[in-house]
Amino acid sequence: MFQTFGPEDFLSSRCIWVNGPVIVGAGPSGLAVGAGLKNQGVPFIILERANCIASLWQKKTYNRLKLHLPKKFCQLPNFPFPEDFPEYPTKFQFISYLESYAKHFDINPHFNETVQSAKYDETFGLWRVKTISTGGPNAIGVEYICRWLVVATGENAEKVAPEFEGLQDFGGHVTHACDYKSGQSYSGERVLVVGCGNSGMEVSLDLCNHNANPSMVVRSSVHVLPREVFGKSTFELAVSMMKWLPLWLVDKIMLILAHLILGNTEKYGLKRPCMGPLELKNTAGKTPVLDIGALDKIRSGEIKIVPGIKKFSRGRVELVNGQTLEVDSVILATGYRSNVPSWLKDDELFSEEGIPKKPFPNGWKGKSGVYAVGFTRRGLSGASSDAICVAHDIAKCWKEETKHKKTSMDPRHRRCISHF
Ligand SMILES: Cc1cc2nc3c(=O)[nH]c(=O)nc-3n(C[C@H](O)[C@H](O)[C@H](O)COP(=O)(O)OP(=O)(O)OC[C@H]3O[C@@H](n4cnc5c(N)ncnc54)[C@H](O)[C@@H]3O)c2cc1C
Ligand SMILES: NC(=O)C1=CN([C@@H]2O[C@H](COP(=O)(O)OP(=O)(O)OC[C@H]3O[C@@H](n4cnc5c(N)ncnc54)[C@H](OP(=O)(O)O)[C@@H]3O)[C@@H](O)[C@H]2O)C=CC1
Ligand SMILES: O=C(O)C(=O)Cc1c[nH]c2ccccc12
Repeated sequence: MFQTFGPEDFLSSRCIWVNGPVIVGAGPSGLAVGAGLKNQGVPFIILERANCIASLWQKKTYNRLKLHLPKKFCQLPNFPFPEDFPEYPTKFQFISYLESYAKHFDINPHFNETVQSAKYDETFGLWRVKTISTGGPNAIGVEYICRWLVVATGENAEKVAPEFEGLQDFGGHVTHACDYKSGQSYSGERVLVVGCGNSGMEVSLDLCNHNANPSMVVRSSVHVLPREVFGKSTFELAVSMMKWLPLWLVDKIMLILAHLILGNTEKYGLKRPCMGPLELKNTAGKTPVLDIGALDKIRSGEIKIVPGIKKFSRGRVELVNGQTLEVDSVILATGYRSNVPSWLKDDELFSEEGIPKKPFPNGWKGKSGVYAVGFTRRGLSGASSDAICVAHDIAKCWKEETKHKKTSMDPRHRRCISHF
């Protein structure tokens, strides 16, 4: 059962009433909702565990990263990219755009505040959001009370680092792709890159460009598509075709084009999944690789493809086919996961994996004033689409309830101390 709370809880010095929604996360999704609310005159606060906006982009990505979808699919609502941005902006350009976005809409998140729990109190019809400060020497807890809660913590909130037998005895440097900046410090090393998603492919490519020797683990299968087909973005082409053709047919066409342009990638050890690339993205959330040069390095043998890992030992890895490799370092490009189940007390909107149960475009709204933004498995364009719906819906309710409150003084509003 939900724990209830009385007036004494609201009166505690760490309890803050928010007149409007609390948004959790100051990434592109949280900023886009904030911008939409600003435009409609709705007050809100954003709570962010890091000390900056867009921490995924600022702190957990490598230097050579560029957006791999054309810019028109990556800009947030109501504020276009600068005209001089290239078709595929660099991560530094994207971060600078997000900084301008926050400035333009005058969005000022509360930094270094990690949300530890959020619970709905049915008696009062309010959300109770507890945070812990992460910046200073002392951990200070604050509790926010609000009518609406926007979950914008992302599909990539925590790294996935699987356990491997013997890894503790390996002795070399082991890191996750989220801590990899460049291949410079790996020059001359034999590096095992575990995972062949976009991170594994691009880290392997970057390692080659810094004279390291990567071996990339492909334990199952992967769809590799060219980033462009005859000079036009593959993604854009797929989006255009989806307007007229069923998904399975677009997938078939994608695979024929990929075969024409890239050849048979299976002969390099890159087995293709049975399901088509878009269907797999939609059903399992597995993003196809959009190739920006790794495939050439695989063809030339500069990136070696190896099968799954059996176990590690000192300076070595044993693979499932019995082969043993000597390696100096390991980079886990094994992906990310949502952290929503660790803090949101909800069994309606989100699944156990921390993504909305209802598929796109119906996963943005829950009961009791909870919303999800940026969990559509559709990257930045999905985040924008959610953000527009959420900001509009909250503004509508906020205006109605604020008007109503002025006349009726709902008891739940009277019980709280307003700090805003
Ligand atoms: C390497 C990489 C490249 C990508 N490239 C593209 C691309 O080119 N195009 C595209 O469309 N998509 C891309 N994506 C997908 C990416 O998820 C989106 O671009 C975008 O960052 C999603 O925004 P978001 O705000 O939903 O999540 P995030 O950017 O992850 O932001 C969530 C924020 O919530 C904060 N947070 C998490 N938990 C808490 C908590 N408990 N309390 C307080 N704050 C919390 C985090 O610190 C973070 O700042 C890429 C992803 C990765 C990992
Ligand atoms: N330029 C860009 O825009 C970039 C975008 N991204 C995006 O970021 C998101 C995350 O991508 P990414 O970090 O690549 O994560 P992904 O989840 O896409 O890929 C994880 C990879 O790790 C493998 N893996 C997981 N566990 C193990 C294990 N125990 N042993 C061996 N292999 C394992 C998976 O294999 P299996 O399939 O068998 O489970 C898969 O190949 C994606 O949406 C991606 O598109 C990432 C980098 C660059
Ligand atoms: O790069 C990512 O993580 C994305 O989610 C972008 C994206 C959304 N839909 C896609 C379909 C194919 C390739 C990339 C994406």
